[in-house]
Amino acid sequence: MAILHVSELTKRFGGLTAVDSVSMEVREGEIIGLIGPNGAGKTTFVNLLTGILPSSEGTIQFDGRDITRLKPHARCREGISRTFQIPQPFVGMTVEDNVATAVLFGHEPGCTTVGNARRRAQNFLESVGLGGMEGAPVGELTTAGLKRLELARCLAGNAKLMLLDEPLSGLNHSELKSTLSLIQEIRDTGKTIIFIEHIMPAVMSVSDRVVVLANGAKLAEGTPNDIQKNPNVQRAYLGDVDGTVGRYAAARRAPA
Ligand SMILES: Nc1ncnc2c1ncn2[C@@H]1O[C@H](COP(=O)(O)OP(=O)(O)OP(=O)(O)O)[C@@H](O)[C@H]1O
Repeated sequence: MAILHVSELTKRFGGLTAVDSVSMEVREGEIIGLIGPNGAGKTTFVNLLTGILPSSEGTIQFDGRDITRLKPHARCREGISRTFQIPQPFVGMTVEDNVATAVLFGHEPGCTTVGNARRRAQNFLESVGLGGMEGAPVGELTTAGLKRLELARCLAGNAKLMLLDEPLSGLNHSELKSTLSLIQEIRDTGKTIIFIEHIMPAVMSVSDRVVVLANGAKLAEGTPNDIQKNPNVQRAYLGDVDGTVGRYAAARRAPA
């Protein structure tokens, strides 16, 4: 069953169309890899889904409801949460209180007091591998720790759909492997995940389907295997082998 149905979603910034009539469906429990060259419109697309940016055109249906005009906090309460490419913790707070805040805001069932929100936060921290760090100030976390904290806060919002913006950037090889396993474990608990990432082997290894954006528009959609063989996708990233370059690459080519 589709939990997310996006129809002809468009975002214009003045004369620039950052997201250009993108339509897609996401089924419950899927991991969707959202890829595309720099500037393709991936983050803008996620910002439209969360409501941080209003769309210029198009509709978004989530869990059977039209949420196109809902504010970000209302979409969060509906079960859409996200992580940020550059982690955005509350810097003056402990690791546990960062997550407890999300527990309270997300109306986790049975968590109406600070005390039980903290206890629930401990469970989320445990589940992302940050058990034992509850009392630490967030400033003590490494990059990998901050990325895991983002995941814990995302989970704590009572999320059904998690939008992960480059959760692997800045991680070393072993951190990357363990974070990928964690993302799969999270999906196995019933969450639906849209996952923006530039590290291709990682996206291809965990995604059920991959959606490719280029110049704001949807260029391709399919299984990881199909996408890797798709000549239009290869051209969008690399240009043509005869020396001419793809539309995207041409636009980005440095002037002579
Ligand atoms: N607030 C904004 N105002 C004007 N232009 C914007 C704004 N946000 C994004 N853009 C432009 O929209 C286009 C898409 O940007 P976006 O950040 O969504 O791409 P992306 O695919 O996420 O790129 P990256 O992989 O580099 O993060 C870019 O040309 C960008 O400069």
